[in-house]
Amino acid sequence: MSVLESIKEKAKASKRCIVLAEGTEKRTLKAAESILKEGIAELIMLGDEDEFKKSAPSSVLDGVTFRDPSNSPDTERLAQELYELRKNKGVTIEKARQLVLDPLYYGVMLVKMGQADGMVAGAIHSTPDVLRPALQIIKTAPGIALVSGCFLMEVPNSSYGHDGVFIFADCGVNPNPNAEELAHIAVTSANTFKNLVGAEPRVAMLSFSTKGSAQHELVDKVVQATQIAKQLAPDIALDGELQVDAALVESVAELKAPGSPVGGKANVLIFPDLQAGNIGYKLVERLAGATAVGPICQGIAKPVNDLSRGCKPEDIVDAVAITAVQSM
Ligand SMILES: CC(C)(COP(=O)(O)OP(=O)(O)OC[C@H]1O[C@@H](n2cnc3c(N)ncnc32)[C@H](O)[C@@H]1OP(=O)(O)O)[C@@H](O)C(=O)NCCC(=O)NCCS
Ligand SMILES: CC(=O)OP(=O)(O)O
Repeated sequence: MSVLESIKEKAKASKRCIVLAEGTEKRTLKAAESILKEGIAELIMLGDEDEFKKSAPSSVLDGVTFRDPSNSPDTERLAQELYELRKNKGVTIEKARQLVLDPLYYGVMLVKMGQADGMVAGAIHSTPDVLRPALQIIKTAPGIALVSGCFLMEVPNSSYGHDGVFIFADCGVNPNPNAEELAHIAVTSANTFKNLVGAEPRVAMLSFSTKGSAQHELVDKVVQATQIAKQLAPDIALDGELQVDAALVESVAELKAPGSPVGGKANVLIFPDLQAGNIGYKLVERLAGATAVGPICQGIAKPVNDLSRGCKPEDIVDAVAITAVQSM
């Protein structure tokens, strides 16, 4: 059974309630049909009611809870709650009433208030628009300072990583993490790998240099992040700085990084910044035909996960299953 199949099985066994904030979007409706058919989660779908009645297939119309934030009995109560949560940030009650009409804010409020276990959106909204309400309202998990975005990658017919399965990070949130932030991203990503894949993470801190082969301030950041991450989590197999070929390929690792504990067998790839991470995951998805699920938010107090606007319905199904498992 593949890693994603086993995640779906776990989700089915727990029947969590997940909000799909883009409830009238075509790929989301298709995904909802599969989620209901396979019993992966219960769904609350948000959007314009007329639009939903027009576009939802009958199985979805009958099988989900639908809410239109502009016409829902709990909108005013959620606005009051949002006001209480954000008044110290200058949000007035009028502003809170306006914000909850946006399904992305309304959906995050449902999760915050415990009426849903998690939320997925991003098929038509950009990442900043999806993540801002979650970061403002749900905030980081206890003991975590930084939320980051990883992808669960399943590369077909690959023996690299964990039989082709990887976590890539940060591909979604922090544009230019400093060394300390990069170290935190590495440690959180190792935990995400352990929780979702159920195997031991081997973390590579990626660069254009391997063990001093190039000198540059960009490399220095990765070297420093590696030191900090080792101090933060001495039990994790983690090494850097490594080029991606040294991280993945045994023979290259023997040449460039002999003795490295993760060289040639890394399954968690930490990119030095968001440009590299976002480009990297899309290259592997498009050129290697990998399944790429995410950005999965790590370090957030309750699961809210993003999608790429280029996603397929199956990616939304996978993201819902992962969201359900994260909420356990
Ligand atoms: C994530 C992102 C939207 C947050 O930045 P922003 O919109 O400017 O938001 P702000 O800086 O105003 O922060 C809003 C809140 O989120 C918090 N926050 C922002 N980034 C955070 C992070 N990485 N971890 C934890 N909290 C964070 C802030 O502390 C702030 O909290 P507060 O309002 O309670 O004080 C921004 O970093 C971003 O646009 N990242 C790139 C996303 C992207 O385009 N990805 C590529 C495609 S996947
Ligand atoms: C994750 C990501 O890159 O999202 P989008 O393609 O929507 O910008």
